[in-house]
Amino acid sequence: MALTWTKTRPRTEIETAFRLCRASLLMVFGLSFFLNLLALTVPLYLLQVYDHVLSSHSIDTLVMLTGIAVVALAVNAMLDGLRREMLSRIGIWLDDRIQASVLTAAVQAALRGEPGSAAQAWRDLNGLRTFFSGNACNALFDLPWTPIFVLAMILVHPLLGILGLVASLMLFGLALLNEAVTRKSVARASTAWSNSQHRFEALLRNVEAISAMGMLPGVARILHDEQSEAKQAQMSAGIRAASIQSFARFLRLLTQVTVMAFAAWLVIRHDISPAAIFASSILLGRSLGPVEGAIGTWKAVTTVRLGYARLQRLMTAAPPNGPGMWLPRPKGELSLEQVYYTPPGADSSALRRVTLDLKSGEVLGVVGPSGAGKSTLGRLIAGIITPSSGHVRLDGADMSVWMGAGGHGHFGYLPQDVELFGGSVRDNIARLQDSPSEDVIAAATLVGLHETIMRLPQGYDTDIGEGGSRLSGGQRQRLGLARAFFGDPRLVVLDEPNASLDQDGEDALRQAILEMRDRGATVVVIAQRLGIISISDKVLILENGAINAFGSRRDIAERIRSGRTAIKLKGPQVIDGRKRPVQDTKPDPSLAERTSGQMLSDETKRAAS
Ligand SMILES: Nc1ncnc2c1ncn2[C@@H]1O[C@H](COP(=O)(O)OP(=O)(O)OP(=O)(O)O)[C@@H](O)[C@H]1O
Repeated sequence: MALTWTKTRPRTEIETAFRLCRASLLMVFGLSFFLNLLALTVPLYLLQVYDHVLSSHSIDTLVMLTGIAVVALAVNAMLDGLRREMLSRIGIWLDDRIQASVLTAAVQAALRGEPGSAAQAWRDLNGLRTFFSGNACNALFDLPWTPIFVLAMILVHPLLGILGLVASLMLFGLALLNEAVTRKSVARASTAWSNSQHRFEALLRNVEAISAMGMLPGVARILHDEQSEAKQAQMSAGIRAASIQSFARFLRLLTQVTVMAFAAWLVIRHDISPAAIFASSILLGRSLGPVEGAIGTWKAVTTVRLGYARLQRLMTAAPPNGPGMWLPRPKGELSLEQVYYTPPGADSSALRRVTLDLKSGEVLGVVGPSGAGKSTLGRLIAGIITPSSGHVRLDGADMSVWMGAGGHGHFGYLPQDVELFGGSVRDNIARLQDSPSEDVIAAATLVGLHETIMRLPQGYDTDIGEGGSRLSGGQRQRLGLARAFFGDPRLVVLDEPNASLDQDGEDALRQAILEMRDRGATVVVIAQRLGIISISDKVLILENGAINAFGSRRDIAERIRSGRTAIKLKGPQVIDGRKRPVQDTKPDPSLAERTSGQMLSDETKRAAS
């Protein structure tokens, strides 16, 4: 017998969560049956009073019937409250259950270059939770039980029941029609609103440039243009839904009049009691209400369904990695083998055929012109992105293995934009984890930040504001450095760590890197300002995404000096450490063009001082 293997997609967390709350949803469904059954109380009471009290004039019967009706209505109200609470709890439980996975999937999406989808995921999660506590969800559970009222009408008189049934079916048809004709517009409006929201958030991050350079009218125009599509789609969906809703309302009232007319005719023929006119009118209202309401609440249902589909897509693209096996602390031997990287959606590779090795305790300086691929290389080494082909290995294991095993504590990374979080200094250094104070202070001391922090109003507990807005550029960078060095990592990637540092800061950084090297950590320093490279053991020159030169610092300095590399870096004596970065050379125009030029102008400034 031939064995065939079919590869099934693992269930996403959102699918699992919905499966797990199936039993609770079934309970709500069952509860809704009793709720709708108890909604028969008033019409039944009406019929009973007319048939048994008015004819017998029995006060006892009236009291008894009223007592039963009051109890039934009280139970009804209790069950209604219970249903609302259950649905709210299910919404909150779902949110709790999938929040971490949504966050992971959103971060993955942002890393894939889809920040809009990432931001939308958070809103969709919120939408899912609030849907369960809203009226639309309650109405949805009433919908399947409308036949109870049609059945009750049939019991009053078959003709009235048939009328109710036909009207219910017609209204249900209208609800489906409403969904069909508005679905596309609602989806288009939802996507356009989310894009516009994302654009607005992105613009808010640049308020200083907007305010200083009078860019507000331009910003307003961009937002207006982005929103116009959303508004059009929303209007088109709104107009169609409004026409259908108006027709549905007319149909309901028409049916109500027709049913009452027929009931009156049946009373005249002595087929039913006069109370049946009112009872059937109430029953008809109860049977048509949820169906008509569905037309109004369909937009909420469509929106939450679209949100579910988006979350499902995002989670399928970022399947959760189960907690990998614990791995011992790495030695820090780094190797890149034939690494290529093409950014998502880009036509050409940002990195090509990068192969290099670093022993533990070595410092690598990465230099090269702007756009050469230095930051991309840093992100690959830090395990943030994965190579399109080739391997980045630490101690022989792929970076994804370390990340899967929760090995983030072994790594430190300082991004080019420092990326701090609103919260205390302590939280930021400790990577938002509960860690011993000594470790936090050790990291701050290592980068020479401890004294500065102690001078802040609440020391390590000072709130630095969103993105570290209450700190200076240099303080932010040093805080980012302390975070990168926190926990004594084995591999540290620093992307332009000295870009905002003054001379003292740069000296402290140099000392910190040397200290980390002495502890056996492997450090990769990306730099535009070459001064920091003078402490590296090896130097990599990147140009146009490929290796221009790689070797020991002295070897590279020698090659530059003798003109054996195609790239002409100014000041090999800075690289080989024979000269401190403070030097009196004039900037080399060829390098100034190829790099941002900042390195040389800074060094020249220092030379002048
Ligand atoms: N997400 C992306 N999508 C498209 N292209 C990208 C993306 N990220 C990087 N690139 C491209 O890859 C190349 C390398 O970028 P990278 O940021 O690594 O350069 P760099 O050497 O760090 O430059 P700089 O010194 O100016 O920071 C650039 O041409 C850039 O346009």
